[in-house]
Amino acid sequence: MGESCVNVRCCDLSVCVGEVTLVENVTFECCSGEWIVLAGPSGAGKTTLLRAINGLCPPTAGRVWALGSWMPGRSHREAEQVWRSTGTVQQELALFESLSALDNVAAGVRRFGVSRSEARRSARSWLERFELGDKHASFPHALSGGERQRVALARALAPQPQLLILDEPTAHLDDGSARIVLTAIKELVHQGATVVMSSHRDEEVAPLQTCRIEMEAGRVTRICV
Ligand SMILES: Nc1ncnc2c1ncn2[C@@H]1O[C@H](COP(=O)(O)OP(=O)(O)OP(=O)(O)O)[C@@H](O)[C@H]1O
Repeated sequence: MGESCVNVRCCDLSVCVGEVTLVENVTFECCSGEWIVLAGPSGAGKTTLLRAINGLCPPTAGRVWALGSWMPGRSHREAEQVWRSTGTVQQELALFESLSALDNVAAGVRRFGVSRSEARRSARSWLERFELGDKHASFPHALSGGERQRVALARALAPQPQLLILDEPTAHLDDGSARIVLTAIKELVHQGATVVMSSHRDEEVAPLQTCRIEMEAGRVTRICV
């Protein structure tokens, strides 16, 4: 694969907090159009690895490349460039509590330099797609866990980013909603997006992933392509 299509690369990446090693010597890379699934038991280091790729958790050793720049060493401008081209869903979902569902999703689209009216139009159509057509005006505190997760996913996917970093994106969803979300992610992968996500939904995700990275106690134990 040519260097230019590599969107994420981890080289001997380790993350420690004090004396505790959360992720140890992880090496892999993924290109445009690839869907990487991180699997492993609770505490294996999946969230930490996703946060390191996202630039939220600095490497203690080794380095991580995302969308054209390395960590450590990323300039403020490069960090902004990565942020602008990455859609993220964290386990905490982190919605804007003072914005409606529609405005949460529109805010995600606006980040990519789209006009306000176009962002709201796009947000409306993603909420419909995720079966939240009747929740446009609802605020996060009035949404169920599964609804909040679908709003967070709509916010991440709507701008059709080059890179998606998703931590347990279907954790709160029933099977039907999970299918809808996974189909939407699949379409973005077919359009050339790179997806790195953690998931415990092995059965549904296995036919979609291009690579599965199994982790245990902070280390990669197996890579299945
Ligand atoms: N800030 C921190 N300080 C110390 N230890 C931490 C910190 N954050 C996470 N850990 C520990 O690091 C390990 C990896 O955590 P991480 O959240 O990356 O695992 P995970 O595979 O995502 O788990 P889960 O599937 O439950 O989300 C766990 O043992 C966790 O307790």
